Amino acid sequence: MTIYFYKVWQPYGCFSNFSPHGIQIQGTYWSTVEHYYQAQKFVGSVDAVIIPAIHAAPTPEEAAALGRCSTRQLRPDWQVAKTQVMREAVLKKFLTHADIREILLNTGNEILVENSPTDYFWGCGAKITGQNHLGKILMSVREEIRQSLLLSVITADCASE
Ligand SMILES: Nc1nc(O)c(N)c(N[C@@H]2O[C@H](COP(=O)(O)O)[C@@H](O)[C@H]2O)n1
Repeated sequence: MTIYFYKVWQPYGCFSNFSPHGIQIQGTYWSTVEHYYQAQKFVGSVDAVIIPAIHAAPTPEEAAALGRCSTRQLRPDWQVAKTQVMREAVLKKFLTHADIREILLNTGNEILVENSPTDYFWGCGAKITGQNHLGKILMSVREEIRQSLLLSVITADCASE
């Protein structure tokens, strides 16, 4: 059964980048993955002055609105870099917060889909034909965490023999 998620208050809302789960990356604390992701759009760009405002935005919706302003210049490599930026932040989120890590692991091998009606890159879009990159990242993070947990069990078993 495919698991669809989108808004924070809906089922599996903790999979949304807007969920209130902070992350620390390179010494800086970000209140949500969305804050971090939106700020990374401007690293090294002429509009990097906006980064502190995105960082301080009171809500992820406000961080997203600042990052989506079409008159600002994105970093030149953004289209290439954005998927890796997102994966790093999503992995950090689920490594940091044990409660939502359990929810992610408990989805087993189900397909995860961001059910955004408008986003055909990160989500599936209204026609369900989108690329679902956020869902794919979550499934790959789930697998990475599962493998590292398995490895730590095997290592502990070997150490106790
Ligand atoms: N508008 C909106 N509301 C939400 O609750 C969402 N989860 C999303 N999706 C997220 O928007 C981000 C993409 O932003 P850009 O279009 O690249 O600026 C990404 O985090 C999606 O997961 N959107």
